[in-house]
Amino acid sequence: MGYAQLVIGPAGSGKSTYCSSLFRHCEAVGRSIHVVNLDPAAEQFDYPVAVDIRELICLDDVMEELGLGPNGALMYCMEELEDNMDDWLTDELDNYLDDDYLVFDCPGQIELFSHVPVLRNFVEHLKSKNFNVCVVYLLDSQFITDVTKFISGCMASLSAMIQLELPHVNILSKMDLVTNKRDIEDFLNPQGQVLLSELNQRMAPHFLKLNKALIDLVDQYSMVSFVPLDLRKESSIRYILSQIDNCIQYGEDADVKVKDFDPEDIDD
Ligand SMILES: Nc1nc2c(ncn2[C@@H]2O[C@H](COP(=O)(O)OP(=O)(O)OP(=O)(O)O)[C@@H](O)[C@H]2O)c(=O)[nH]1
Ligand SMILES: [Mg+2]
Repeated sequence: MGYAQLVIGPAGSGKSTYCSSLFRHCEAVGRSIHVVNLDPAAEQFDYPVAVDIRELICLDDVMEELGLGPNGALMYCMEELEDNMDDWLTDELDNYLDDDYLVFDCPGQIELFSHVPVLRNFVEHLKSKNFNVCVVYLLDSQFITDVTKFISGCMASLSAMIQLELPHVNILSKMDLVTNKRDIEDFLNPQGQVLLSELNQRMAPHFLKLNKALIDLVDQYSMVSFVPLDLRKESSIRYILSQIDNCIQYGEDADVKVKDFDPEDIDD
């Protein structure tokens, strides 16, 4: 059994920074993780890149050779990844052993996790290779300045949940930049009634019914809640990692192994 985090979220939400902080944290506590770059447009990395999509295909080449713009070229690259799952990707993943833990740093184009099938097929491939996969969805706390933006962030996260059908951990990133924590508290454990009255105040009266339906979706079904991430604090990274490990049953298998381990079995 392998373990994997699929790190997604809008452009600039802090995915690559999260991956490198997670890598450093794990290194410090003596835990092994491997970060995979799935962004064909990425140029710089603060983490050692275990597998790199740019070895398969590079964005600049596609833009130049096919005359595509950056977003079209990215979609082309991701389709190329999809077409090469059974050869290139399988070969790369074969380098990782049963218990390995991979973290996939994805591009930020929202269509990748809202409606095109590439990531969904990628996830199916990982599952077929016996990986337990979890989505880590990052939303930039800087954009959550009012209820309308929060709802829009929730809907994007929800579309990823529905599209990918995986255990899902939502993170509110860049908490070090939030000066007044009160502003954000409402959104960490959203209270339906509070959000609804704020939303109604902001929107024209003919949206009342829609507002109620949206808030019901977020509130009643508890589908969307966010965990704050402050990269300055080791405890914050540790907490988030424990939540994710829980989702993919990472520690549980290890426990079984420890329990099953019988020192008498070693013959030397
Ligand atoms: N202050 C602060 N800045 C951050 C944090 N995380 C990321 N940033 C900054 O936000 C910008 C975007 O961060 P990235 O990690 O590149 O974001 P990304 O989601 O990988 O971006 P794309 O791959 O382009 O979609 C960079 O300038 C980072 O330095 C954080 O926790 N705190
Ligand atoms: Mg990135």
